[in-house]
Formats: sequence, C-alpha cells, structure tokens
Amino acid sequence: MSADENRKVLLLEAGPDGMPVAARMPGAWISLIDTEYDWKYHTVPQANCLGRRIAWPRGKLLGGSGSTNALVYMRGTPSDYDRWRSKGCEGWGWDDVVPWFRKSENNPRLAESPVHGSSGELPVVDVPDHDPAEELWVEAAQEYGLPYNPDFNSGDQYGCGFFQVFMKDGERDGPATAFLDPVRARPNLTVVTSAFVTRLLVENGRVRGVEYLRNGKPETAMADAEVVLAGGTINTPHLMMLSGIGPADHLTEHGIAVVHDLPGVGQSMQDHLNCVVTFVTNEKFGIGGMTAAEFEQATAEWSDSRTGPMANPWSTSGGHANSRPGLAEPDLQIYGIATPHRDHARYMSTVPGLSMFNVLQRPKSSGTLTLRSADPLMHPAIDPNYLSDPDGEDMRSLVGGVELSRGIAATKTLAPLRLREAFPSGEAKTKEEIAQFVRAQCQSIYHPTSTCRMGTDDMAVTDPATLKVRGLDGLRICDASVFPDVVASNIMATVLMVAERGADFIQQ
Ligand SMILES: Cc1cc2nc3c(=O)[nH]c(=O)nc-3n(C[C@H](O)[C@H](O)[C@H](O)COP(=O)(O)OP(=O)(O)OC[C@H]3O[C@@H](n4cnc5c(N)ncnc54)[C@H](O)[C@@H]3O)c2cc1C
Repeated sequence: MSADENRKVLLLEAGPDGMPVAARMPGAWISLIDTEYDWKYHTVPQANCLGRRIAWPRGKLLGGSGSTNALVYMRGTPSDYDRWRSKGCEGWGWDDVVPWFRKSENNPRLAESPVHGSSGELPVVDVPDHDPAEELWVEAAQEYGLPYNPDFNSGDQYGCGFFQVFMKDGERDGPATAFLDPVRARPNLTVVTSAFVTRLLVENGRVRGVEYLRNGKPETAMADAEVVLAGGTINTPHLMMLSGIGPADHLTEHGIAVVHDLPGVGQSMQDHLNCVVTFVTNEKFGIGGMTAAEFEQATAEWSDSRTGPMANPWSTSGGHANSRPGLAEPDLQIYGIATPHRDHARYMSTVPGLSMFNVLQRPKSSGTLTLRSADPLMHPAIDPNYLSDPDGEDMRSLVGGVELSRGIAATKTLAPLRLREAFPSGEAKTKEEIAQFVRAQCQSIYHPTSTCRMGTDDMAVTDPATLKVRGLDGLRICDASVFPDVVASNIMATVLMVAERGADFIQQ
C-alpha cells in the first residue's frame, strides 16, 4: 500500500518489534509457542474430542503467524479455488488466483514453470540439508505406493516428496522480512508495535479510525481513507464484534450497541485437524537421536553459518494421500517427522523414531467464534466443532490416516529400524479403538479460516470484488478470515495471495 507515495499508511501491531532468534532459526519455530510472541489461544472443550481444549497458537509480532510458523509454502488445489468461485466468489477461481500467487513468489528451482514466479519478494526454496531420516521416510512412502511429486504447487498435490519453504540463506523469510523490512524506511509508512487495537470507530455507517492500547494507555488513530483489518481468523471477527459489527442478537447479549448487523461474523470457521502416530526405535536416527551436545553444536553451526540441522524446520518430508479408495482428491496431508514427539514437540520421546502426521485437508465440520465478554482483553470462545459432520467423514479420513501411517512404517525400507508404534495409538487395534485414539489425541495444525468469509449470500461478510466489509464504508479485510472455506493445504501462501489482491483492490 505504501508503494504509492500519495498514501499515508499506519501499521498497528499488538506484538513487539523485532524478530527473536527462534523466529529466524528454521529449526526453532516450535519454541515460540506459549511465549510472549504467541496469543496463546485454546478452543472451548471439544465435545467430539473427549472434552479437550485444543491449543491454537497465533503469532504476536510483526509478520504474525508467518513469523512463527513451520515455513511450509503450499497452495491449495485448483478445485479449492474453483469451488470458491462456484460459491459466489467471482474472480477467485484457480486461473484467476495463479497470477497473484506468482506475483509474490521468487522460486529459483521452478522459475520455468508457468504457475510459479521468479521475481517476487518471497523466496520459496528447497531445504538445503535434509536429514537422512527424512529421505528414508520419503523412500518408504514411495515403496508404500505414493508417487514422488517434485512440485506440490503445480496443481497436482498427490504423492510424496519434500515441501518447499520460505527461507533465505538458511533463515526464515516471510511477511515481516520479505515484504515489510525492505520498505520500512519509506516516509509515508509508520509502524507502531505493542499497539493492541481494541475498537473500530464507526460514524454514520463509515469506519473512521481505531482505538488502541499502547503500554496500557488508550490512544486513537483516525483514517482519512480506510481501515484494513489483518488480525487473522480469530482477532479480526473478535474486534469487529467488540465494535458492534456482527450478529445483532449476540452483540446485544453482551451489552454491545449494534452498529451493523452482520450475522456471518464469527460463523463458518474451519481448521485442519491432525492425528499423529509415533514410532520409536533404538537405532540412532534423526533429530530424535541427537544428544544435547549435538543440539548445542547444531545451534552454534546455524549461528555461525546458517547451515546444518537447525536450518531445517523439520516439516518438509511429506505428501498428500487418500485415506481410502474412491476419493476424487487427496483428503490427507501427511508428514514424516524425524523425531517421535507429541503435541508438536511440547512433549518429546526418550528414544529416536518418527512421527507420522495425518492432517485432515477437507474437513466437513465447521464451527464458530463468539464473544465471552465485551472486554477486549478477554479471549473469545473458539469452537471449531471438530469431528461434528453428521456422516462421520472427518473421522473416517483420520482413522484411514492411522492405517496409512502403519502401512508406511511396515515397509521394507524402514525395516532396519525395527520401529515400534508408541502408546497410545499402539494399543488401538479395531476401527473403533482407532477412532477413540483420534478423539483422545487429535490436535490442530493451526490453519483456522473463514470467520469473515467472502461471498454474496446472506451470511457472507466480505465482498469478493473488493474485500470490503459488506454494508459498511471504510473497512476492508485482508487475512485468512475471508477464505470462503479452508483450502486443502497449509494456508499462508493463500493468505499472501489474498493480501496481493487486497493491495490491488486498494490501488484501484
Ligand atoms: C505454529 C504455527 C505453524 C504453522 N505452520 C504453517 C506452515 O508451515 N505453512 C503455512 O502455510 N501456514 C502455517 N501456519 C498457518 C499460517 O501461518 C497462518 O494461518 C497465517 O499466517 C495467517 O495469516 P493471517 O494474516 O490471517 O493472521 P496472522 O498471521 O495471525 O496475523 C495477524 C497479525 O495481527 C496482529 N493482531 C491481531 N489482533 C490485533 C489487534 N487487536 N491489534 C493489533 N494487532 C493485532 C497479530 O499479532 C498478528 O501479527 C502455522 C501457524 C502456526 C500458528
């Protein structure tokens, strides 16, 4: 937006300025969860997951979750965006969106491909050093029957291989470093960090500015042209509801004056659910086999030369597969992670091994985000309503995923490791026992979307032709909350595509 020097742009970010080392070091992203760089959200108790509250980390720093995530660059499939178009989002089909993906991409290996870009801000590359454990898992997945796929973003996701990442010279690159840092000195751009926006100021049907807290003190910023919300799937609808924009009955319940009745705000929420099957071995294998001294050495190597095991986010050996015969497209994204951890490495194993992720890519369940209170400091109630689809298709996919992991673990390629399936999935034999394991252990892979979804129906919040909030002047949304539904991939590449389009709409 600030490329046009006739515009003045104010960027307000709730998190602190600067990027901690753990955000820059690809192998350390997981250590940012539950820190001051995380909003530390949890779902409400999930009825179909034995009443568990499931962690939903969200990045709280410049670049948002794009500065704390696992670095995987993955687009959805052509059918995802064509479905968006057929749901009333004219201009958002695959052919329409490919140029916007290409615009921000700088992909040296795939520069010749008509669907990839080579001159954008975001470097999309292969991880320079794969661990032999990752290579072995990809070999095993091929033996199991998945074809090797050299480019998961070509429009055909099926198969196994190595995911590409947004990284430059061994360091994370992303929204903050690739897009913001290079233009931060522009005189028409002001960045204010530690600024927590608490309310939109609306007058006569037009958003005029925002109120925010800076170091605990209330401040106001007024916008001559417009306010663009990019707070993400949780915070954008939360802020709108706190400001009186949302379902009228719900706002009234919380004593908030209704400014604009928009029943779809906070509805239609989707997420990708992950079920992890862990296998252990006594062989020295992968990062799970590294000693504390070796870890220290790897960290020192990264600090000196940006190479070695810590230049790897440990999330790139994977693929897309079908949980059962008869599916038109893969319903699972799978990963072979070179350590047998639990809950995204919050709990580690005492011996080496493999974690095989099975991520439900096309969930049929959807949920809601609602207010707990009119206090902006109180977290909203996040209810993805996991595994609630009446036909039980979501559960069938994840049960199939557990069987798929077992199939890969049983290949001849992995036989020398003498893998043992760990507790608790190891105890689950029948389909019902596996389903109970899924209910007891599934977790989010942190891809929530669609709480202010685009569309033209009565429940749509955002106009697909402009990304403006429907029925209100001076307010646009540019984040994952506008997705009409979740795409079958990690979602940051699609968020950047939405942002490119949003910038273009503003320019017009
Ligand atoms: C741990 C983790 C791993 C992930 N791994 C991957 C991956 O490998 N690949 C991938 O594609 N996706 C991944 N994702 C998902 C992806 O990173 C996010 O979905 C994506 O970044 C969402 O972008 P967004 O702009 O919608 O929101 P966010 O990235 O969440 O950005 C919102 C920004 O707004 C700020 N903000 C919010 N509310 C306010 C307020 N009231 N006032 C001021 N500022 C505010 C936040 O602090 C944040 O900086 C991961 C996510 C997480 C959390």
